[in-house]
Amino acid sequence: MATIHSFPSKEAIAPALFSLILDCQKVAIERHGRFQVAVSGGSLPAVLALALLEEEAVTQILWEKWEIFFADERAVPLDHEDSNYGLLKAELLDKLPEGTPQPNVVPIDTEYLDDVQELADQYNTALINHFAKRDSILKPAFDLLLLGCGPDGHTCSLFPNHELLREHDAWVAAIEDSPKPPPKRITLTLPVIAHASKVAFVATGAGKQEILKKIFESPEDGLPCSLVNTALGEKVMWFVDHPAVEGVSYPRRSSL
Ligand SMILES: O=C1O[C@H](COP(=O)(O)O)[C@@H](O)[C@H](O)[C@H]1O
Repeated sequence: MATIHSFPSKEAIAPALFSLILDCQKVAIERHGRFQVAVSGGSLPAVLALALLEEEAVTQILWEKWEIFFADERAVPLDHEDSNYGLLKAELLDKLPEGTPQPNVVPIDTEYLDDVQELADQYNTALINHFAKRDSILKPAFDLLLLGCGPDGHTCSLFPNHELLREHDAWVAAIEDSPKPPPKRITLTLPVIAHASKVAFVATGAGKQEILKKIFESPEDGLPCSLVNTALGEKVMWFVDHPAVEGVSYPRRSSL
């Protein structure tokens, strides 16, 4: 069963999220010498920055061992205001103190922006190069997925009732009709998400309250976030602030 960890504010979420990240980093590096993470866009990078730009974090995070992928990405140039890469760069990567070893960040190949299927295929190839070729595995196993949850219950670019929820084969899929703009995107698929070692969702603000009620109280409706909870059970941790879960009938913890 997924767990909800609720804190008074975004700022109060940060130390708990940092602690989880540190644990996952340790396990991953001991296991295979690197830390392979995928991150969402939206409101997630700002909270991630609160967790990872603290002085304590800067000394304990082994950035040179990190490989950062995108859980979903919009088919736009990397410096476009809609780019999830651009957002992570602005919120976090550009703010790392001078001299910090750089993580290996894997953005989309913008040469293929005009053909979103090719863009997804190229990102798939990037995953093959970073996971399958090195570990001889059949599916990428991220050490940690850091995901957001949209007000409609979408996560990555997997939207409610969309046919991509039934994608069984591709690791990375193209979407050309995203209900949230921009319409053209790529996304990790449910089988890859379900293969991760750990998933951390971050959802904050009263605007997420209604959808969190649906996700946790009516999992049978199959909202994308509920599907992740169901597929991964206790490997899924939700980091939320109190306003986001007020009135949600589900056990909560106030620490890790
Ligand atoms: O479009 C997207 O939205 C979701 C949710 O964003 P949020 O601002 O409500 O947190 C995000 O997780 C995803 O990466 C992004 O492409």
